[in-house]
Amino acid sequence: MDMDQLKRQAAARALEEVRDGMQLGLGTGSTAKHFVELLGARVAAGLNVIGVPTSEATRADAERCGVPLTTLDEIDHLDITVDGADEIDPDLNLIKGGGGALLREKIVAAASDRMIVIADDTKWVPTLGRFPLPIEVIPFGLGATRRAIEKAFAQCGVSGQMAVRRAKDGHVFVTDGGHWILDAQLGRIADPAGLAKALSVIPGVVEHGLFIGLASSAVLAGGEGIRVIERRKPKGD
Ligand SMILES: O=C(CO)[C@H](O)[C@H](O)COP(=O)(O)O
Repeated sequence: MDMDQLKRQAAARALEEVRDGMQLGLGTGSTAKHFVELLGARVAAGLNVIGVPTSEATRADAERCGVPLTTLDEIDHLDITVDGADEIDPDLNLIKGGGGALLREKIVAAASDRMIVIADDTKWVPTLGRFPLPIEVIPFGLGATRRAIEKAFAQCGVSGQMAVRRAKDGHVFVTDGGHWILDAQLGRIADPAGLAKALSVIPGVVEHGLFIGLASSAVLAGGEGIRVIERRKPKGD
């Protein structure tokens, strides 16, 4: 079975958790796109749900698939967010942002009662850090922000190359919020919660791709079937 089929299987398993009347966060990326497509088919068959997209790309997908949309200004909470991830560790801490939507993804996940992460099982890692950590930054004063990030890395016992993300055409990648992304090749993040805290207080850092204590469960699809892993600690811990 190819990777795309595995992603679709994980999305289909998450869809089983969706009930009529739910308010849903809609993630970004190739796996989340499968979820939006499958959800659209259920909506066409009569399911009544409403979604908040985590990116302009997902908004376009949801509109194409006929999923009704709203915003976090119009509703006060979400029942479930279903989103992909770039890495998932055994505590269900995540690296996200490979698709550049980490800021809206984190806002939407934090507003949700539950976050279900869907992925093929190559995303499961013993320790986060093999995937470059995305850090969304304001372009103004980038040199100062970079130096502060490097200092935070040193304090947290990590180091590695950091580069401004570029789009395929070579131009700087600009997020939906108009910001830039630094991708940091850290290799191994021994204390993701500590690093998340250290990055969050740096002026110029808008958000980072460490999702700590946000995921409630992970649905991992692999050659041997689907594994659902529930988070042991309560949300937010
Ligand atoms: O965080 C993300 C986008 O910002 C995605 O969820 C993450 O990159 C996984 O994407 P894919 O499902 O395509 O592997």
